[in-house]
Amino acid sequence: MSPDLDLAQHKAATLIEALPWLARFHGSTVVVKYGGNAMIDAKLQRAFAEDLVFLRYVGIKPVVVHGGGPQISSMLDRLGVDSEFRGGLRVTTPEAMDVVAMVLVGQVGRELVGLVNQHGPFAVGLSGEDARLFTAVRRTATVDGESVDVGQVGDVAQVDTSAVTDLIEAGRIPVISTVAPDADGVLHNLNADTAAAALAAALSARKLVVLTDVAGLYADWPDPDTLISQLTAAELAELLPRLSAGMVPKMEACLRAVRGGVPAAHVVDGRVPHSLLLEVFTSEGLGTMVIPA
Ligand SMILES: Nc1ncnc2c1ncn2[C@@H]1O[C@H](COP(=O)(O)OP(=O)(O)O)[C@@H](O)[C@H]1O
Ligand SMILES: CC(=O)N[C@@H](CCC(=O)OP(=O)(O)O)C(=O)O
Repeated sequence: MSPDLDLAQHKAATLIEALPWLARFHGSTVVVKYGGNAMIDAKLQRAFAEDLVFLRYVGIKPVVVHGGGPQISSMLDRLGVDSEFRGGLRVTTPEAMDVVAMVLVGQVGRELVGLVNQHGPFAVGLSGEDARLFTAVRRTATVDGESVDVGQVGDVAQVDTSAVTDLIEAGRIPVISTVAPDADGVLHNLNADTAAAALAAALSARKLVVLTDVAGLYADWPDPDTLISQLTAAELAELLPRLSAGMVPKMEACLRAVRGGVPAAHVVDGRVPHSLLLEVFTSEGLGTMVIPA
């Protein structure tokens, strides 16, 4: 075979490998938590936007919930507003809340919407306030087994999916920023992993895919030989108390999604270009998968 034909055969094999996954996931909703390096590096950002558009064209319905912790921290620094994390959650004063909302809704969400829409009129940005998508309830953080007040930080008390399903039905890709009012209308800062999990469960999504800046969940971090490729919700629940800060909201989110009826939650490496496509369309999968049992 000539080298050209060889290459063509290789390309065909790659496309054909996707066939069973295309058949399985056609028409399904996939909630993607966008965060980590995939969100900071320009090349990875463009690759992520391409993946979303690819999914949309093959009949999968992506919904994006984005993070932005590093961008919020850098704006708080520039504005001279103090901020610290406790138990993986940002202590959010009313002053910090203004900055969180400004950065997530006005900057990070807009940038992703712009990147996706270079490919067509797909992405529409929403925040938790829009059409009552999320109602927050104030929560505390857990530090050394104690409950600690972290200000205007919320958990998701209620989800009204109608704005998201309207957009999906219109062929759009919802891009969601995670600030939300409580029952009294006071705006709260939601951890994006937590919000993605609540939304995946409320939408009865087929998958939750969480992009981060590490290959997946390590049983014994940072020992590279302890990457976990698959675990059940019960195994994860047992491991959770031993995990350190950054991974806690992420793995709690996977557990919440799976216990909420989502058949699989994945933590994948956002440093790998096209990690979302590779997760959905290849047999090996990527990172760590949490399944119900
Ligand atoms: N058991 C673990 N497995 C993997 N990563 C871990 C673990 N424990 C702590 N980490 C840290 O958690 C980080 C991911 O959390 P975080 O930085 O909050 O992610 P993101 O910005 O994607 O939301 C990893 O880069 C790693 O440094
Ligand atoms: C309560 C809380 O900590 N909220 C997060 C919201 C953004 C987020 O979750 O961003 P990442 O996914 O990039 O970490 C924050 O203020 O940083």
